[in-house]
Amino acid sequence: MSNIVEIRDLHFSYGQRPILSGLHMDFPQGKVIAVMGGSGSGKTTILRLIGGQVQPQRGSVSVNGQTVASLSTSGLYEMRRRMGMLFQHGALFTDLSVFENVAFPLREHTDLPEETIHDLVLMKLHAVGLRGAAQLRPAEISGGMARRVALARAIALDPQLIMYDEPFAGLDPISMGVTANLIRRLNDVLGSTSILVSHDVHESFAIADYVYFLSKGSIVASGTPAEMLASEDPFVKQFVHAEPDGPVPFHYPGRSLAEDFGLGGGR
Ligand SMILES: Nc1ncnc2c1ncn2[C@@H]1O[C@H](COP(=O)(O)OP(=O)(O)OP(=O)(O)O)[C@@H](O)[C@H]1O
Repeated sequence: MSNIVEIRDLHFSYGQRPILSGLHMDFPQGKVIAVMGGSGSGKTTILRLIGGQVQPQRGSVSVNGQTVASLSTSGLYEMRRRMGMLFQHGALFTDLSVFENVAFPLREHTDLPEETIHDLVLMKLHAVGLRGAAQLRPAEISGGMARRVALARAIALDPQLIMYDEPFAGLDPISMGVTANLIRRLNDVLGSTSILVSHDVHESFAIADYVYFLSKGSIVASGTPAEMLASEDPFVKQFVHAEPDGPVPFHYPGRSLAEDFGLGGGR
């Protein structure tokens, strides 16, 4: 099975601050791969490295066998054209209709005639169950519907790779389930590969083929959802079972209780 994206011995820092170290990850064709971890663990940074928005200091990211950091500006543009991206809080253009939001990437990246754009947009909206909402404005639809419009927009160009950054954030449980099922279904219908950045265990495990757990910029565990559920790794257990304390401590590091309250032998 070929990998659409490969990450090899990747190290990345923002200035002097190390964010990712020694990452090795595979994203095989046709799969949904979840990248999970707590806030600030570097998940979004991985998506930015794959999209070529930032470059690693060491190691490499390759997409379709091409090293992203070595692409020219036009090569990068060409690569991104084959990627769909659902950004965190996937904002829609508020002054455009639902239809125009989905048409936007088609108008931006293709010279297709208006009738073709019309049909493609309605097909994408149909796929997310919102063909009937085409003429509404973002302010007239619910948060869950807006996320589905953003999804339709992300797949407008039939991307080979779709990256989702926290697609479940802020959704009610029903909309979460609907969004998760759509992510899986669209991946399979389009024959794409999906990378799902999330900290929502339930929804991610329901649709992912493979899961990477990231902590402090390193992969601490990886495997199928079933393997992760059965894992004895303390970090995975804490994350999967939402335990408040474990390898990720509840308390921000600081002075001891005794010191702060002037108890015992403290000053
Ligand atoms: N442009 C930037 N310059 C400097 N530091 C940054 C920049 N972007 C992100 N960081 C820092 O890099 C670390 C990793 O950020 P990243 O957004 O990749 O984490 P994340 O796992 O996606 O977190 P979250 O789930 O909260 O979005 C964080 O500590 C963040 O503060």
